[in-house]
Amino acid sequence: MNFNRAVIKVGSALVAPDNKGCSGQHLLAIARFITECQRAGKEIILVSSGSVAAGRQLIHHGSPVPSIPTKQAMASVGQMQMMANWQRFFDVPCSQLLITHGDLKDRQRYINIKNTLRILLANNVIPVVNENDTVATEELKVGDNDNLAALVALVSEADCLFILSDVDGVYDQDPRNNPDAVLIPQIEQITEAVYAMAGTTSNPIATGGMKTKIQAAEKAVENGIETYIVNGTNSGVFDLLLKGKNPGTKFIASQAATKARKHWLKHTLKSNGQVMLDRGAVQALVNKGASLLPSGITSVNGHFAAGDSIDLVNNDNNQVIAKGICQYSERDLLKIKGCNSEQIVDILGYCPSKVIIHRDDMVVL
Ligand SMILES: Nc1ncnc2c1ncn2[C@@H]1O[C@H](COP(=O)(O)OP(=O)(O)O)[C@@H](O)[C@H]1O
Ligand SMILES: N[C@@H](CCC(=O)OP(=O)(O)O)C(=O)O
Repeated sequence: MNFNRAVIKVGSALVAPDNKGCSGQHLLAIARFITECQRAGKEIILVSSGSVAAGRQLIHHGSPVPSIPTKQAMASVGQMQMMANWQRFFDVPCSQLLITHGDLKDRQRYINIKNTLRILLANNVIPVVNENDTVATEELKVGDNDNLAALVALVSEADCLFILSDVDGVYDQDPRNNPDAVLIPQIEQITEAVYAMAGTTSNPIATGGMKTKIQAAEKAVENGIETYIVNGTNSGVFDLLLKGKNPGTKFIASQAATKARKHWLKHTLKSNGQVMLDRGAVQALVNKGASLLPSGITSVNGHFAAGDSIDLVNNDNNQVIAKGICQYSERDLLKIKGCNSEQIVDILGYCPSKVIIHRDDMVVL
């Protein structure tokens, strides 16, 4: 398996098949796959749908298409069932992250999510992400967990995305209505023609169908994240994946994930400020691959919030030596510049991060 960190998205039909609430029928093989990946030193984040499906029978609803608040109530009760269902297949702990599009768009919350995921993975916990359906009305919604999984792959800096569904991959037409549909094993470029093949879903508990999976694949491969759509109802699929084979549809990433990310940091992100660094900090960043600590900062310029990108400037010659996503606002940095990381909490009253810019969020120019 040619990846280090993967996001695995599991569709509702796998978590709660046949409209009968949560089941272990398909999760056992998925959990075994995750455990094997972890044994091989890979890091895994789960994006799991199924809270609405899991809670469907626990909330009274007259119509086959429940109202939004009814679905939100189903999700609320179903989420507990779903998490308990996942946890019973793992010896390592699972953790729950409920997030919305609004959270991912807000820079401060974005780095909070990123920091939390980083620590969970370092502690061998399996993060299980779902949309926060209670608060996610239209303007806050990602809307479907396929696109949410792609955004989670981005924020977690994954290099692979697996979308597990109840279909073998992308067909040239919806296989449910067309017995002659042909499976497409590899997609190198996501064009209009690829979208034209994709239909929606006929499953009342699912969202999106193949179209949202292709949207997710497009977001991922653009950022160097290789993407697979495979059939999670077939346990043989996981044996093939573990052997590095493609049992479904593979979307080719145009470049490596780290390269795409460095490119994004360097060229796309606009810097909103700068910090000046002493000689020791410049050495640590350039020669030792270190994260930036507050002790090496001599002064702070510009107006920026936590989560903004800033330039790192060598005090000796005024040269910009690096760029990165700052964990603190300019106001906070002015108070903690030059101090030791251990003093941050005493000075600010809180310490969201001991480093000012994490190495993974920095590009040395
Ligand atoms: N071109 C296509 N290739 C494969 N599946 C398709 C295609 N167009 C539509 N679909 C439908 O998409 C469904 C999977 O999407 P969905 O029901 O939303 O699954 P999930 O719950 O896993 O997200 C399949 O069961 C299939 O009927
Ligand atoms: N948050 C919802 C996600 C719905 C959804 O996107 O479902 P799916 O199409 O099966 O991935 C739930 O957990 O039911």
